[in-house]
Amino acid sequence: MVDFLKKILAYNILDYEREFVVEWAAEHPDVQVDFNSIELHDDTVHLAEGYDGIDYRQRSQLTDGSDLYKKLHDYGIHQLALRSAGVDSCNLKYAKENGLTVTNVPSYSPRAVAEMTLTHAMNLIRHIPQFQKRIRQNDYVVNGLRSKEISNLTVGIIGVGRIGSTVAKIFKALGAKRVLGNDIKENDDFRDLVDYTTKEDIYKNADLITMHTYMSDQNYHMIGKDQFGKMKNTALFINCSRGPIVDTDALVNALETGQIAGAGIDVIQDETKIFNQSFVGEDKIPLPVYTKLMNMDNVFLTPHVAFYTDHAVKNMVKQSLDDTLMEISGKESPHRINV
Ligand SMILES: NC(=O)C1=CN([C@@H]2O[C@H](COP(=O)(O)OP(=O)(O)OC[C@H]3O[C@@H](n4cnc5c(N)ncnc54)[C@H](O)[C@@H]3O)[C@@H](O)[C@H]2O)C=CC1
Ligand SMILES: O=C(O)C(=O)[C@H](O)COP(=O)(O)O
Repeated sequence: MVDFLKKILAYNILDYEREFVVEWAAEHPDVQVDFNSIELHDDTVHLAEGYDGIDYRQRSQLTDGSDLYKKLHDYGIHQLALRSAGVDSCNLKYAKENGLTVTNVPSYSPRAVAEMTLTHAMNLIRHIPQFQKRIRQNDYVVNGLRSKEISNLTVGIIGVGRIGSTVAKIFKALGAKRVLGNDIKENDDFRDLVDYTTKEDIYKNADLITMHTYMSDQNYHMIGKDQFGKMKNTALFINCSRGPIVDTDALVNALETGQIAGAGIDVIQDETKIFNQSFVGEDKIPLPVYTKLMNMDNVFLTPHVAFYTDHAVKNMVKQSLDDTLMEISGKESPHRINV
C-alpha cells in the first residue's frame, strides 16, 4: 500500500482538465490528489477538512464573507492555489487574515489570450461577422464593408502586462501603424513594444482598443458611457480580460448609437449565468443583454475561451498542483500573490 505523505483536494475540475490532474498524480505517487466537480463555497468548504492543500478554479466569488477562509484555516490549511491567471474570485484580504497564502498561474499561456485577441481583431477589422450574415442570407454584395489594413491602424492596449505586452508584440510584428499602451505601472522592458500614453489619448486616437487589465474594485466599469463617448466612431473595442471591467449597458448603447464601430467580447459581466452551460432548445437565455449583442452584426463573440488551448489548460492544472505541493511542503511558490 502506498503511504501518502500529502493530500490535495482540487475543486471544480472540469472535464477537459481531468486528464492533466490524473497525469500529475501519476507523476507524484507519494501525493494523494482527489478532485470534484463542484465550486468552493460556504456549503462545500467542509470537503476540504482532512486535506493539506487546496487547488481551485471558478468564476464566481468564493464567498462574500470571511467564514470560508476561517474554516479553511481551522482545518489546518495554509494555502489556496488558483488554476487561473485572474485572481478576482478570491478575497486576498480575508485569505491573508486567515493565514492562507494564495498562488495563481500567471503565465500558463499569455500567448493563448493574445492570439484570441488577434482573432477578435481580425474578425472585426475584416467585417467577418457582417459577411457571414450576408452569406447566410445569400447576399453576396460587398458594398459598405471595405476594410482597413493593420498598417493603417493605431492599436491601443489598456493594461500592458503579460498578455497586453504579448498582444503588443503581435501587432508590432504585423506592422501596425502605432501601438499605444496604458498601464498604471509602466515597464521599461515594454517600451520598445508600446508608446506609453494616457487612456484619454487611447480613447481619442486608437482605431482598435483592447483591454488587458486585471479585475479589481478600482477597475470595475473602467469603460463606460464617458469612455465610449470619447472613442472614434470608427473604433473597434475588444475585451478578453474580465467582464465587469466594462459596463455592458454602456457598450450596447455605444454600439446601437454608432459611438463605436464594433466589439469583440470574450468576457462579459454576469457571464456565469450562461457560460459553460447549454441552453440548446430553449428560446431565452438568462442574460438578455448577451442576446442583444448576439443580434448585432458588428459584434464578434466567444464564450470566455481566450485561454482555452491544450498548452494553457495543461499548464494551468499542473502548475497549480506544483504550487500547492510546494506550499504544503514548506517551500515558497514563486507564484504567491498575497504577500
Ligand atoms: N479571457 C481569458 O480567457 C483570460 C483572461 N485573463 C484576464 O486577463 C488579465 C490580465 O492578465 P495578465 O496580462 O496575465 O496580467 P498582468 O498582471 O500581467 O497584467 C495586467 C496589467 O494591467 C495593469 N493594470 C491594472 N489596472 C490598470 C488600470 N486601471 N489601468 C491601466 N493598467 C492597469 C497592471 O499594472 C498590469 O501591468 C487577468 O487578470 C485575467 O483577468 C487571463 C487569462 C485568460
Ligand atoms: O486564467 C484566467 O484568468 C482565465 O480567465 C481563464 O479563463 C481561466 O480561468 P477562469 O476565468 O475560468 O477562472
